[in-house]
Amino acid sequence: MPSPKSKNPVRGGGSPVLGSSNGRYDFMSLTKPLNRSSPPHQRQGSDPATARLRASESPTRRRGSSSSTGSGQGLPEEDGLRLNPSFIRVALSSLLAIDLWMSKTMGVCACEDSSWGSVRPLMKLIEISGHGIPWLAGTAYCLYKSDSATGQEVMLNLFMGLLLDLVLVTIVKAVVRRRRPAHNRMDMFATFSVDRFSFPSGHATRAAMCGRFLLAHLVLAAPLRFLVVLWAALVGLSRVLLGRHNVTDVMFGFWMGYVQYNLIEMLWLSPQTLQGLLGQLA
Ligand SMILES: CC(C)=CCC/C(C)=C/COP(=O)(O)O
Repeated sequence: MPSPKSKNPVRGGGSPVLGSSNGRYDFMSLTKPLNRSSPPHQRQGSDPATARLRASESPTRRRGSSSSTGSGQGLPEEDGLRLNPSFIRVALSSLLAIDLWMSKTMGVCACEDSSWGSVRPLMKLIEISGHGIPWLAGTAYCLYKSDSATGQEVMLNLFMGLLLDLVLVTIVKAVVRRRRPAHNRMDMFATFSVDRFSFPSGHATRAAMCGRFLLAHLVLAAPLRFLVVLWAALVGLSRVLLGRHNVTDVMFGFWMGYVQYNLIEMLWLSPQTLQGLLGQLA
């Protein structure tokens, strides 16, 4: 049995850079923790040859001169730091590519002649059910028609929550300024300036926030509770199927709306508080 050493090309007098157990060459892991029990020259990552391999892997090194790798010196500290950001950048770019690919693939109702074009009218109906205007108008109407203090209190806080949602979504959209998917046909009704931006999905934030609100204050029967959750999920799904948003816009929107409900609970306005506020304004 030939010595493993004789089969492996050894570079720079260090331990073999390539491992070979069954005659197949494969790179020794550069990420394994140092094996303190083995003699220093066999430790991965600490010998000049492995350091050279790691240096040659470094994107910044590939572009630079090879002189530093010729000396077999270990990586200077800052090189290690430069590798981490490039790894993070690669990971984020990959996630973005997956996001765009999934969103494009799922945009099957983006227009009438899309693969699921016949479902588009139903998705548009779901889109309207999650629009800010019907929710604001409906809540204001219920607040006006309510004849109990509790009902008025609940409707008032839902109305304030809807306004809070609009403000926060507008701010985030205006800051992030992510364009909507290229396959989107911007035929939504009653949009305003920042609605040309995609991140986050205002429908998703509203669906999550109102869904939690309804479950906490207005809907008790189990079948109805299930329908509320189903409605919220369909609103989010419709955003991607219609091509209005990328998947990450909707996922972040759900999270943001879920958290917004916590804000509503924290800032809950009782009728007394509101009367006091209105009294001060008068
Ligand atoms: C005009 C009012 C009161 C609300 C705007 C509602 C709207 C068009 C939000 C955008 O939702 P997406 O970000 O999900 O497309």
